Amino acid sequence: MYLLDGICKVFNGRTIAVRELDLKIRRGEWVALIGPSGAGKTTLFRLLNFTIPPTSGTLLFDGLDNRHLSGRRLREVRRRIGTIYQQHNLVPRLQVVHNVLSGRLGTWPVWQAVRSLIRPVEVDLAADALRQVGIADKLYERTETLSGGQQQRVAIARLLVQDPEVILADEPVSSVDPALAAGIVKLLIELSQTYHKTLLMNLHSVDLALAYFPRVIGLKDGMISFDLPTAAVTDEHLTALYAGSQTEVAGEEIFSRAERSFARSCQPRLTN
Ligand SMILES: Nc1ncnc2c1ncn2[C@@H]1O[C@H](COP(=O)(O)OP(=O)(O)OP(=O)(O)O)[C@@H](O)[C@H]1O
Repeated sequence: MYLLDGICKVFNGRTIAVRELDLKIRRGEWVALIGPSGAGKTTLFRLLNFTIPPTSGTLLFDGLDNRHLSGRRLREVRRRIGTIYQQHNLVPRLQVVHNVLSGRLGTWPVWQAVRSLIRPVEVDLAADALRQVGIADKLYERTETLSGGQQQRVAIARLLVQDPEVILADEPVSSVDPALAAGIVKLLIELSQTYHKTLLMNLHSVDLALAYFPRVIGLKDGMISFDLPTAAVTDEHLTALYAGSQTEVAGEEIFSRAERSFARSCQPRLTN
């Protein structure tokens, strides 16, 4: 599904977020990504959903090289990838039905999108998605009246309606009560299993990663620290992953001479 070879992402010519990363994700896999703050997890997800281009290296999605994707072809690829974020990205004042159906916007013509805002079309689709995430009764509620966990379920229902091949869940439970977090992780795994989706989840909780995923990748300083079947992950791996990762002095990032020279070696191909 994904093949990454020597991927680098450097921001502003100096902040190396991802460095020389090689990675293979097979179709239908469920993979958890863990690592300290600033390790490059979100940047990696933004590369994987084609929001930002790599500075250098090769990124293949289902055999398609990102260097050859632009315009309509890029939009088509993006539609095949659904991302769910910590902050839900829902419109709070809209009824739940509209937020769920926004998952269809990539496939609707503009006139249908506008019409649906006045009188929702494909309501059955939204209702079915809400039933699958366990909040069927919320269809016509105003989204802002729902709890954080319920809003995350609305975001998952929107994903179901979008029906992507890959789900990238970027810290989907960070703003949810810890007691509800496991339920949401489980739900995403169950839906991925039922609908044969590839699932990548970026998690702050090591416990959730180890409890629910067969493969865990530890990312540190933009590099893969380990990439293992869950049963092979030891305390030593985890200690090494989180040890001494803070590289900030009075809010200033340490930028050594070696890092500067590495940043230069990642030849920018595109801006961003
Ligand atoms: N748009 C950007 N412009 C400049 N620097 C950026 C940008 N996005 C990320 N970075 C930097 O890239 C590095 C990796 O950030 P990223 O958000 O990917 O880490 P993360 O592992 O997701 O962290 P967290 O767990 O705290 O969300 C950090 O040093 C960050 O400041």
